[in-house]
Amino acid sequence: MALLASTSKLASGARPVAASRRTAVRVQATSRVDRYSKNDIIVSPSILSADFAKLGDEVRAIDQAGCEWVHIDVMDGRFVPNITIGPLIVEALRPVTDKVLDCHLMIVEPELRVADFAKAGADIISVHAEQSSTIHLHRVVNQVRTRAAAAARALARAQSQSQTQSGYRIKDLGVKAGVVLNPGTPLSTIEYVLDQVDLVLIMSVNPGFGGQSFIESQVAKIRELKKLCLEKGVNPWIEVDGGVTPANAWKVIDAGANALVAGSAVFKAPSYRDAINGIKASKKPVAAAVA
Ligand SMILES: O=C(CO)[C@H](O)[C@H](O)COP(=O)(O)O
Ligand SMILES: [Co+2]
Repeated sequence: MALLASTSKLASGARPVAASRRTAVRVQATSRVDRYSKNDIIVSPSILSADFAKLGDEVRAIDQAGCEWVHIDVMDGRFVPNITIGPLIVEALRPVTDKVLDCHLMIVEPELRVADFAKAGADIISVHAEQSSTIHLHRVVNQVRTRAAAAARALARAQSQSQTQSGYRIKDLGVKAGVVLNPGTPLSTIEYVLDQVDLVLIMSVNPGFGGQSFIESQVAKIRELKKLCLEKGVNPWIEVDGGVTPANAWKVIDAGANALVAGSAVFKAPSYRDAINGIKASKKPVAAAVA
């Protein structure tokens, strides 16, 4: 870990984007995502349920409460009915946390935005598989992977030329590519990109809003996905998003998921730490003894 962006400008009220442009940022040898083992359970709180009036504080709070990733729901009012976050917010949050910024793009034509999110500091960029989002799924997935490869080459060049000093900026090193399936979209849609992605995100609600109820039928889809990955000899992260709580997380963990998004279950809980730990430790309830 070489250089670290100053966050003091944030506290003094200066614009964080401008501040981070002037300052060298952390240059990493590997992706932030690679710090984590796929044998562990990752919790990625969705900031959609955070208090947007104090977003930086909310992200610091979940970071300190022990989350591994920060889930950022990007909605354009076209692919889904809601409009939320763009790359400027991702860029503003980048100096606030060193945790993985897990960007879920619920937008039309994500291919036009991948570069912006990568530049803003996203660690994972996940795009929807449905054709109402992108016509060229394979192409956009590879667009994300190409950025990662280009950034790795740039880092190698920078290191050989001792350019990792102030002013040299590599933010998109090791961007991981994810693909997302809506509850009604079959697994077969991603069969031919499964060997190209680092992460598959199974939606357990219809996308667009936080606080919805978990759709039980998606547990079987996660189990089927895990089986397909084993058959194909690939091992992407299996992430689940929507209605996940400490009470039901065990179902998706048991089915093979290792990254769990939780919005309302974390941000509406009295203790973020207890909610995150509760999701990780979620267990099937023991059946009550019959007298
Ligand atoms: O992508 C999403 C909605 O489209 C959100 O990530 C998801 O809904 C998380 O919120 P909650 O845990 O409250 O369901
Ligand atoms: Co999401």
